[in-house]
Amino acid sequence: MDKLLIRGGRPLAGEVRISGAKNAALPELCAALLTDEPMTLQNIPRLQDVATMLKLIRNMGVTAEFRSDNSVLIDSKELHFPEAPYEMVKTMRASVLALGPLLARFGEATVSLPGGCAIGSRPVDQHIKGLQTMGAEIVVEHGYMIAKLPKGRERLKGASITTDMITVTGTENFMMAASLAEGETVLENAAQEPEITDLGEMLIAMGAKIEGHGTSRIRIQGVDKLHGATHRVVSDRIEAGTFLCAVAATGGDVFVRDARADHLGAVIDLLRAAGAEIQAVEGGIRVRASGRLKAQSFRTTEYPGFPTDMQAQFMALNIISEGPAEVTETIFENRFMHVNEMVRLGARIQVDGKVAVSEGVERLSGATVMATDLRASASLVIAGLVADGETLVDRIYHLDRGYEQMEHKLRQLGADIERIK
Ligand SMILES: CC(=O)N[C@H]1[C@@H](OP(=O)(O)OP(=O)(O)OC[C@H]2O[C@@H](n3ccc(=O)[nH]c3=O)[C@H](O)[C@@H]2O)O[C@H](CO)[C@@H](O)[C@@H]1O
Ligand SMILES: C=C(OP(=O)(O)O)C(=O)O
Repeated sequence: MDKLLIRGGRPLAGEVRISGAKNAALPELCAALLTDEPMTLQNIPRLQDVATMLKLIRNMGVTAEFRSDNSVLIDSKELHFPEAPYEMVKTMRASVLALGPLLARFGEATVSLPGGCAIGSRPVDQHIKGLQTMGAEIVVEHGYMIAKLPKGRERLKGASITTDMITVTGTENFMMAASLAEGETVLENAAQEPEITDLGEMLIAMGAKIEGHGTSRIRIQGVDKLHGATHRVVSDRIEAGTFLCAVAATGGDVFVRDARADHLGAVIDLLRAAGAEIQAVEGGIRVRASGRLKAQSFRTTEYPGFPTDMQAQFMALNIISEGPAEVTETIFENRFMHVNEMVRLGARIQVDGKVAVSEGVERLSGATVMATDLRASASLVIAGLVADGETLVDRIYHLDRGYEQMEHKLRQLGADIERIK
């Protein structure tokens, strides 16, 4: 199992380029299944999750060519197996995104239930309920969601869907399904993340009729057929935010190319309040920091609030900043797995339910720590970059799910970090 060995204490300087967003690329690879014409997706990050998604759609009979320029050419004309087997779904929850497109185009889909993961139980009841409202018959048997259209029906039907909570992949499944449904679909309480907007733009380029993506109310007029198109995946705001926090923690001066300040409002506000200098400049964000920053309290909420996917990385900054901070995680019930590992590095943190209270310390001391999930891994890398001595981050297969060449990018900025096989 690969590990990362970090010798902390170096400030970061120079330039780093942000990759395409994992959380846009995954739904968009699924959206390509909505047409029998060739699709080109550009700026696809080389991540383990993308490899898993490509394996999943190839297994359905789709041709997908990953080119050296990070574009993927997809041809799903010959798709003959509209299924997502457990073996592939178990390592990546986002496989549930195959459900909406398969059902909409083929009138049937069999997708394994994803199950929970380290950060929470993560049910998909809203996905099922919403698609049922659109006329699908869905049974859950032997761990699979088996979905089809009733006899005599050829298409899903437009519907008004209001989910019990805001769900990102749920909203994406409904947008994709509704694009090929008969009539109008209105999604209330829709997620507003930039990845939703990006998916909406891709679907529109394919001929879908969508309004309001990026707001809490999305209207979709179904069309008979979608066509091939080329779409560039939006840059990854969570990867960008991770580098901003890393620089704020280590000190230094970095130009984060392709980072979108307009997608990082809540994170940037908090970094500025902590004392980091953040400038939106042409083509990216410049971040500068020196000395000890001030710890910041925050709560995670849906976009445009502070993202749960940045909670662990900001906590890594808090634990070495001055003063106390209270972090409230409102999206997932078990997303503090990094806390105990940070404590092993010398952090002072106490967790009580949804709230983690830290008191900043002046130094962390390197140790072996275990990554438990994707963003926890990133937070431990940040902590390792500031800790005295050597930090060994174990189980970085979690990190590889969602960060493209993180250690290369950090090394380019002057970090002392290496992958140990
Ligand atoms: C591939 C992808 O884009 N993943 C992101 C997506 O995950 P994902 O789309 O899985 O997260 P959701 O927005 O659906 O989850 C929000 C909350 O709703 C609950 N819920 C959701 C659906 C459902 O049917 N029933 C239910 O109870 C979840 O357990 C969670 O507590 O949004 C999360 C919240 O911003 C991010 O952390 C993930 O990185
Ligand atoms: C939780 C995440 O991803 P996923 O929904 O794919 O597990 C994440 O990107 O932080």
